[in-house]
Amino acid sequence: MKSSPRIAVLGAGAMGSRIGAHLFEARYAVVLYDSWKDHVAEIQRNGLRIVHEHSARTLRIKAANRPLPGEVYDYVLLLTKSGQTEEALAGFRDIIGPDTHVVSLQNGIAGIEILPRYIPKERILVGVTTYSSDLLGPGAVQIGGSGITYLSRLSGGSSPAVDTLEAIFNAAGFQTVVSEDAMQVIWEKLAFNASINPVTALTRLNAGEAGTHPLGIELMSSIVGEVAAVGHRLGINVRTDEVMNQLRRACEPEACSDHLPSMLQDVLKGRKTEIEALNGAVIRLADDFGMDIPYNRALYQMVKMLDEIKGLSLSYFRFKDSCTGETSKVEAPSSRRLPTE
Ligand SMILES: NC(=O)C1=CN([C@@H]2O[C@H](COP(=O)(O)OP(=O)(O)OC[C@H]3O[C@@H](n4cnc5c(N)ncnc54)[C@H](OP(=O)(O)O)[C@@H]3O)[C@@H](O)[C@H]2O)C=CC1
Ligand SMILES: CC(C)(CO)C(=O)C(=O)O
Repeated sequence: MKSSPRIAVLGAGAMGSRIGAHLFEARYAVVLYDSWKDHVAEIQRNGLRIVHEHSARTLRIKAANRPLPGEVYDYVLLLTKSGQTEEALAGFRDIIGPDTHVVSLQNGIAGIEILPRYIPKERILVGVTTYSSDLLGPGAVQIGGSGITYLSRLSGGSSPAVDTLEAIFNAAGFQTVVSEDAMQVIWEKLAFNASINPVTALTRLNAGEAGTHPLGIELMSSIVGEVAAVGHRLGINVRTDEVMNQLRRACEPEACSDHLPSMLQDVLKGRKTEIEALNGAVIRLADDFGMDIPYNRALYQMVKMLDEIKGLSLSYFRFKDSCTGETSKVEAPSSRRLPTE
């Protein structure tokens, strides 16, 4: 193990486990912190299982569900869902020391609003990544292929801490570049996720299926256009062509076309989605500007209903017999299930 820098992943679900695993394999000292007890217990007992294409490997990586006594880190990579940010920072405040950089790689714009309330701005780094990962169950993730990660200071551009992390990520196999314009990168990823995430969550299509269907592309292009228009009102140069190119690339087989975007994974598991941090956040800004963004609003309304009325789970749909009150299970087609089911 390299003695430094010390890295903690806070929120080691699908994406946090993937990033932690690659850093660990590149021989960085990394600890996975997560509040999900069964997941942490499985990693502690049997290791973290990484499934990639037709092979799997198991990594003996350190994991804990509460701060390890006396341990603070150079980097805390924040990878909880956006809505879990405050609770995670509060529960794990002991791992953040006076020199720690907290790095949000979360989707959406909630993180950049919340973090400055807890961490001095100069120690906040932001990033976005188009790498993907699917959580198979406690202690197991399935990882996708290629992608790109952008990093920068919250105020944009590099610093020694950003440059070091860029080098670490590249050494760990994540193609990573420093971005001069943090807001552009965050908003372009916001436009990306505000389109592919709800569209797949609502249609139950995977990234490749939705992102290559002509109607899927048409719909996503309308959503991206609306998000870009709101960004432009804020003075952020959101490039719609660039976002559409990124979407096309992410939906190609070599990137991971069979990935279930994180919002689809949440809906299938009956978990709260990040719709508020994505389309919800854009709608609130559009309302302030008196702008109408109907595609985003319609998707927001539909996903919000799913958020509030649970009932679907991963492998089966439930129907409640209104006569008997009994609930019957209807198996979902096997193509709609995650591989370990
Ligand atoms: N999955 C993907 O392919 C990608 C995801 N992203 C983004 O990365 C972020 C993480 O996504 P993803 O990995 O899919 O999400 P997951 O839900 O798989 O992982 C989040 C993890 O954080 C844990 N957690 C929740 N609250 C706390 C807390 N208070 N303290 C510590 N851990 C906590 C969760 O536990 P529990 O289950 O108990 O809530 C869960 O294990 C999101 O912003 C997402 O949009 C970005 C690119 C790709
Ligand atoms: C679709 C993807 C992987 C984009 O890279 C993503 O950000 C998500 O699943 O939320």
